[in-house]
Amino acid sequence: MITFESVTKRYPDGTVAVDDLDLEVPAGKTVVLVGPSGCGKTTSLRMINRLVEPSSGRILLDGTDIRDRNPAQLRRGIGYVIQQTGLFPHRTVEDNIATVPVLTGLSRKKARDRARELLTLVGLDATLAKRYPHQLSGGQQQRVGVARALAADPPVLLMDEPFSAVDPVVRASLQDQLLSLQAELRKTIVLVTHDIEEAIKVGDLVALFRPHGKIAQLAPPDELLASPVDDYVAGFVGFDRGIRRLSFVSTADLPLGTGPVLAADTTVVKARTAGEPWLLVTEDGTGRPLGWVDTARLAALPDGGTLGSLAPDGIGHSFTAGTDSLRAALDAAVLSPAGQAVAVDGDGRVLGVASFDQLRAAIHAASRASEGRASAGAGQASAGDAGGGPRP
Ligand SMILES: Nc1ncnc2c1ncn2[C@@H]1O[C@H](COP(=O)(O)OP(=O)(O)OP(=O)(O)O)[C@@H](O)[C@H]1O
Repeated sequence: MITFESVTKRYPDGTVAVDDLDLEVPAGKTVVLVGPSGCGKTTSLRMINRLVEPSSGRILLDGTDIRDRNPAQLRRGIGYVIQQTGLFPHRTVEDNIATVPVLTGLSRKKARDRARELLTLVGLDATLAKRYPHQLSGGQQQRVGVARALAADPPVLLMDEPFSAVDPVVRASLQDQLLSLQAELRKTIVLVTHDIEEAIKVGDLVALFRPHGKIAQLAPPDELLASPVDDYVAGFVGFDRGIRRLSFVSTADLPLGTGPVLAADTTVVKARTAGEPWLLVTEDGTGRPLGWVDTARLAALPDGGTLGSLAPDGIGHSFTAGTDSLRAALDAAVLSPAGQAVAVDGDGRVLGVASFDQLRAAIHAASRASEGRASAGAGQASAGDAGGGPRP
């Protein structure tokens, strides 16, 4: 755990970059520092590995004041990833990654073996090991930067705008990579970004800074979206936060109807009795969705015909109940010709459908639950709340 206790940083020219900061970064969690340019994010981060020294207050790492630690030794337990990667241009990828393990006494051979393992861990092909940094794309260089920071297996990782130098597609994939790495490694991560979407995606907790180094709100992402403490936070979090926070709400308890779900071998005469405006036709045997049929089309068909003889309308997309979020379910309903979201299980078999009314009820229930959580916590985040939500 990293603890800031009343930490202030005043630079020699009088600039107060961080003002009386109290912050707890729970062990094994990702805390994102986000805010406008110049609000003190980088200064706060660099005080953790003593690249910047506080003017007052103290920072504890697992209960020990970091001033009592030798800076070089402290930094060996703290991986550091920066936007410009900081890779050594004249060293190969594997030697870049192996730098710290060699410094700490590992043989060059073992350190290179470890470097290759780490390349795979960060999603790169081990054949890149012999290349030089300039022979890699920007996204690949960033991944090497992460691999290098992980090389000595530090419990703490500091990341300063680690993904901002790459295009949005690469950036999204680096963020996904970080999430899966973190699910496996459970490092204590402090990540700085100016991008609120990135903060919401990768943070267990988000610390949103005001200008001049004060935290406006510290909360799990869904709470930040649902209950911003003031207009500054609401403005920074941005438009459509109501929809965006549905990414954090599970569909596990969403009620599903099965009335309109009929197999392709259902006869037309039976289908007419369903009393539904739209029918979801499923594949015989597999139970997978084939598409929606407007019931009005049944009038023109012989009684003995089957639903499978009709070319159905597409379903847009389905959602996996319990795995996908309420946002995905809502999107599925919006795209469906029937205005109903098709829920499937992990094998793609239809479990039922959710109407707009059912979705609206679930959204209201989620809002009430989150208001309850926010008022119980009075805006204070707890480590136990953080992380592990549904797939957006
Ligand atoms: N060495 C320095 N000397 C004087 N002022 C500094 C120094 N480093 C940073 N500052 C100032 O401290 C304030 C906070 O800077 P910091 O880099 O921590 O902000 P930031 O939130 O990370 O900004 P950005 O998103 O633009 O990187 C700014 O006003 C900056 O100009």
